[in-house]
Amino acid sequence: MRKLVIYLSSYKKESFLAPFFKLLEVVFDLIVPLVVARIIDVGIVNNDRIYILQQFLILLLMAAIGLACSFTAQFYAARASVGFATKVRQALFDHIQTLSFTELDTLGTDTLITRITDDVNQVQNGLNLGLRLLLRSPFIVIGAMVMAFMINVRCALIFVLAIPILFVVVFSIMLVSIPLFKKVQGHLDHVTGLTRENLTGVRVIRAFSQEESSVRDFDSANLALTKLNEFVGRISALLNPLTYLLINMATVFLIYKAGIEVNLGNLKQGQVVALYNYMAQIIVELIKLASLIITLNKSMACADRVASVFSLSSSMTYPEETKADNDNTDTAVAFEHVSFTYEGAGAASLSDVSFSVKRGQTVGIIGSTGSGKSTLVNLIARFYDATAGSVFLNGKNIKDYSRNDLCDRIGVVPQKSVLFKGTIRDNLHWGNPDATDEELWNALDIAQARDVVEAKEGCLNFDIAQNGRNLSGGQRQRLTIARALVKHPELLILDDSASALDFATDAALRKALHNYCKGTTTFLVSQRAASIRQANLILVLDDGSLVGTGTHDDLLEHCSIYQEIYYSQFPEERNKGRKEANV
Ligand SMILES: Nc1ncnc2c1ncn2[C@@H]1O[C@H](COP(=O)(O)OP(=O)(O)OP(=O)(O)O)[C@@H](O)[C@H]1O
Repeated sequence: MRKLVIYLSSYKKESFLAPFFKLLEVVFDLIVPLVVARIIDVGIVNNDRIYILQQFLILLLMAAIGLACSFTAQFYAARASVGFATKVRQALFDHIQTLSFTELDTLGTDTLITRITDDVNQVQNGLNLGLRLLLRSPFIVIGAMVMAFMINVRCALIFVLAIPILFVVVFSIMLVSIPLFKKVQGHLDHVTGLTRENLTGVRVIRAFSQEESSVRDFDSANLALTKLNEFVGRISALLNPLTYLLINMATVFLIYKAGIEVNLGNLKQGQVVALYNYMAQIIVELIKLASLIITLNKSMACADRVASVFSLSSSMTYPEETKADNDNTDTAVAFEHVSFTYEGAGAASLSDVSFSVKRGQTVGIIGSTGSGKSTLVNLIARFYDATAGSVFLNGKNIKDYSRNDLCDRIGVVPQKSVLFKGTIRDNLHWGNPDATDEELWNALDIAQARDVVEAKEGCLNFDIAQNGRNLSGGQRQRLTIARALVKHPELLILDDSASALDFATDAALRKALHNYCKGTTTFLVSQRAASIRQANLILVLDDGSLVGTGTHDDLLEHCSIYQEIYYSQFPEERNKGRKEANV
């Protein structure tokens, strides 16, 4: 929680005025029973109507001022809590952007969504209530006790006995429920995760008729959350009957004791009413305090979860400026004994990989599913740092590049095409915000996406829906390729990004890339041997190891894994080879 307090610093005035006005309201609340006592003991006993009317007007005035104080306190508390939550949400979002993929993989998207939405809302609620009620309730409890002492010490002693017992009950229940609130948020993460998975994968679920099982999974997660919530709710609900029981017992004892004092002539009837009113105020405030503490506990648990994201820092650091060095080498990318293991994964995804690529070359990367192709190109883009060995870009260790410089040099088209809500032009401008329409069309031409855009209403102004769901898979892929090309990167990485394209378009794309991106070093990850066949260099991966490097012809001669992949896709060529050998 302390980590989050800095975001309240712009709302110091509000954080002071909200409890201040609440305390002013309390002063009036505490005077009311005294005025009522005077109405009974002076006005009614002496049958003085004017006095009663005067006191009644005083009561009305106090109520009006109390109400104004309450509204003002509410206003300032809302301003502080809403402003605070906005700042925390923004800072949390900004902080998440600074985390590396390793931290993002470890935390997971679902919990991050819950933390930035539900958890921050809970903290906002807690702050709002805390600013208004945290001081008010103890102030009223203590104030009412002081007033009771001023009226009659012997009766006030009952208050002194009852209040600590109530505190013990309230706090014992709190102690039990605090850890449970954290558990509730954990379950909420799980339900959010399932919701996301089921909604994003709804087409697959229907295609495989898995509606029933996904509904069953969701129901059971939801039920677990409900049960836990009910359990916590039941524990919290114990508070009211227990506090009421104790307070009512104290009230009965108070009236009994006050009756004796009235008979002895030490107390007037009006004062008994005042004492009773103070006891009632204490009941109300203790119950409010109890539910306030429940809300605050919840908020604290959520604040801890938010703060734990803030306390994570990126395991990846970048220099402010790219270290000055000569860029004269003609080697664009080099791997030296690179190994990589994902955080928490048992086995390495890449083991001792070494190769080098000349500037302007086209490199094909091929291998079976899960062989480490994406992992390899992710290391070039520095999405992850190698766990052993080094990656070099233009002869310089990739860790010596500033973040912006590295980002400017590399254009990545990830395996999963991601587009954002906005026009096609907006999405393409991610590559270069200053690109002219001519440059955008040029990139679209190379990416074989001109037809796609021209067919859409408004062309570059066509509105893409969230996640690009109003485009086909192939259209999305072409637009993401164009987006990377708009950047004119010196290194272009296409991670299986033509998989949804038909063969003719795939071939046209490769030809266009070859013709228009002459100086660009291109990495083409593909499962299709035909897509990488013409590459200057082909890397063959198998279970994280580099088992072949060379041109298509070299590999076809010497690399058994490449032969296996190639001939499985072109069986007629294996037969052709056999026939030639026989002749
Ligand atoms: N974020 C991750 N956390 C843990 N393990 C991962 C992660 N991403 C990939 N892996 C593992 O690393 C290995 C290599 O994965 P990678 O995605 O690089 O393979 P690939 O060759 O690109 O596969 P495909 O052709 O199916 O895309 C796999 O065993 C995979 O399970």
